[in-house]
Amino acid sequence: MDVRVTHSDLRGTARAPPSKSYTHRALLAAGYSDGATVESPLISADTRATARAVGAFGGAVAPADAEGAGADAGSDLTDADALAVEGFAGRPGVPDDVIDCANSGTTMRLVTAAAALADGATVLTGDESLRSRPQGPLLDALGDLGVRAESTRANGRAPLVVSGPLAGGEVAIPGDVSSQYVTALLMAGAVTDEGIAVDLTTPLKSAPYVDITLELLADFGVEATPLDEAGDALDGAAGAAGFSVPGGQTYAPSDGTYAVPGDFSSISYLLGAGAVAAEPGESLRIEGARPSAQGDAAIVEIVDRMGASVDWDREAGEIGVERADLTGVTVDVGDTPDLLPTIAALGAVADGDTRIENCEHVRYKETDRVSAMAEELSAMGAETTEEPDVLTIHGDESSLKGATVDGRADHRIVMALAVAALAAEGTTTIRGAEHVDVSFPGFFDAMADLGMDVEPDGAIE
Ligand SMILES: O=C(O)C1=C[C@@H](OP(=O)(O)O)[C@@H](O)[C@H](O)C1
Ligand SMILES: C=C(OP(=O)(O)O)C(=O)O
Repeated sequence: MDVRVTHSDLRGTARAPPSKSYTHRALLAAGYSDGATVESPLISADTRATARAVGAFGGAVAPADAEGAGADAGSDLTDADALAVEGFAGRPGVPDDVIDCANSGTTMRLVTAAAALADGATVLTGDESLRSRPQGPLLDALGDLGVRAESTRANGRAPLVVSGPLAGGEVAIPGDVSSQYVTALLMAGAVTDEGIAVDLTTPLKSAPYVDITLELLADFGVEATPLDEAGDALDGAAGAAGFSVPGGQTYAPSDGTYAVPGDFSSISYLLGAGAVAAEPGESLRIEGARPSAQGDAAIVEIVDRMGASVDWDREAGEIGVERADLTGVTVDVGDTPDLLPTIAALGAVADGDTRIENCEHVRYKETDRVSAMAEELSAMGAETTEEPDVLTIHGDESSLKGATVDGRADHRIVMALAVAALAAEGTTTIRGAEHVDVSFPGFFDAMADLGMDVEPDGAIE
């Protein structure tokens, strides 16, 4: 469905939704355990897909206050302050049915490696977007580890068939397609007999997402180590030449619970909206912004560098942002691919060039987000230059005009275009607004509460 967003001023306080990346990992880690409670989870279309997979392997996910979790509870989870996860104790069962990962790349990658542990075949599929995304390097790595892992169409894309069991071993994989392959191998490797040693054949992109994994694994009592060229331990995933995870480990969070922090990719839209549309002289406030391993917290520094006045109280987890005349900046998104749509939208409002570098891997997401932002912002009157690895927005707020734009069935494109629409002259119609359900289901409600003039063209889920 479409929404119509009209140039408006914002005021007040918004709360960041819980982190999608941490929620996926926490649900699966709880699945690998004997059972655990996940507090303040993100319940969205993508995390429901991971909950369904935990159910398919013989675990169960249900609101913590509900009686009798059903094995397929993941499909109809609605809001809950906490989820009770029954685990499958490190040994996924063979699913009764195909696992539908819907739109979620994280689910497909993490669940493919989990499926390799089962003593039988698992079939994974997803929506049209997910069935176009690259899975080949992970399938090859699992194949090298002795698992049958195939694309049904032999094109490195889902549907996938994976038949375990996986004992562990040493494997090489590229680091420049998706960090999710490494996360998947580390999470599954911990419960193999032999453990897994991962050797990166190219430098790792999106490295902070592996740091999120390492942080969460440590919180579940699981050890995994980034390694340098010489095989010595590093502090974090940045610059790692490989990783090692010993086998035979047990997932168990201390006191049986794990609490999910707020989501900085989602915060980027709230912060961006404040930077371009907060009522002059007022500060827009964002709660739920406690520091964690999320690389996307870089949005605070980027918005500040563009000229907005930003104040982050890390201990309170609160950010205040005031609107300003923004200027273009150069940003390397090698570590922070999900910020590209937000930065591009801000670049269209800023004065001068915003150069978004090192962005080739941003083309492998729900859609090719480099082209999508270049084309949709152009439709709103912005000048853009697209190169394989660089997107430049030649910004000029006065040239941004309301238009009909396509959210490309991609949650981040929809939300970034909504930020641009706030600053554009007139009204912008955004197609496919319902896709925010993937990571920030209450996005348009939160924006309307802040004063965004937004009219749904039909009900927003
Ligand atoms: O592991 C994760 O939670 C994610 C890793 C990143 O993907 P890539 O590693 O494929 O770049 C990111 O874009 C995605 O939204 C979430
Ligand atoms: C790319 C994303 O997620 P995933 O890879 O899980 O589909 C995203 O949320 O922007």
